[in-house]
Amino acid sequence: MRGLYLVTPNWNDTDRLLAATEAALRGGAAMVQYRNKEADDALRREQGAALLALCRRHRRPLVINDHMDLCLRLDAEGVHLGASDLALADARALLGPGKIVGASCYGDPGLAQAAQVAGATYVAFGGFYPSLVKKYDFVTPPSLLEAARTFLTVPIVVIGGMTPANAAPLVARGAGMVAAITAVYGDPEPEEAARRFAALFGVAG
Ligand SMILES: Cc1ncc(COP(=O)(O)OP(=O)(O)O)c(N)n1
Ligand SMILES: Cc1ncsc1CCOP(=O)(O)O
Ligand SMILES: [Mg+2]
Repeated sequence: MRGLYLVTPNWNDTDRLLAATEAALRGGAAMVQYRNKEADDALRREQGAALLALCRRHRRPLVINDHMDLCLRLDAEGVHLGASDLALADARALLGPGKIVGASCYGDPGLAQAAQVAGATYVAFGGFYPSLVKKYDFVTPPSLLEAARTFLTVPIVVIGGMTPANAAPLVARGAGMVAAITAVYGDPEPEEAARRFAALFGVAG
């Protein structure tokens, strides 16, 4: 688990979503999360299935945000869960040992420790920087990463306002993956945007 972790925007135009996601995969995105907070059930199923087919063609894992039911229905590679979602231990029990269970830990090392014990595949910290997508009361300080690395064995994902420039010091401090929405989907050339993130990890897209 290393590289750009692409998270999808709230786009209801599936063709547009697929085109930009495919461009970012060509640019070297390592993993994709389907996150559309505005879709209804039918659209979520349609977009989830289409993204899974796309990711399989590119041999990249697809993780579903929030919706365990959709993950099970599609047999996607895993789920990402936050504090108000399904409990991590329940998710691990439902999915079994082979699937990805990602955990939001905000700026809280205690949550990360508990997530690791509950069977999380990776822990995500953030938001680190101002985001156009999500507002947070608490800004995660980069110094948290050094502290977290002392007890974490699972990979660390960083999220929130990521750009290749501001993510670089977080990668230097131990982040294994950088999760981004706007810096890729908001760029007129998502392939090039993804390539700039991939370069942080020495990956050529
Ligand atoms: C990689 C990654 N990190 C954090 C989040 C945020 O999850 P959550 O706190 O559950 O908030 P929503 O994304 O559901 O609004 C994430 N999705 N992915
Ligand atoms: C889902 C989520 N969780 C914390 S920040 C964030 C949004 C990330 O989007 P962007 O990369 O555009 O800031
Ligand atoms: Mg959530």
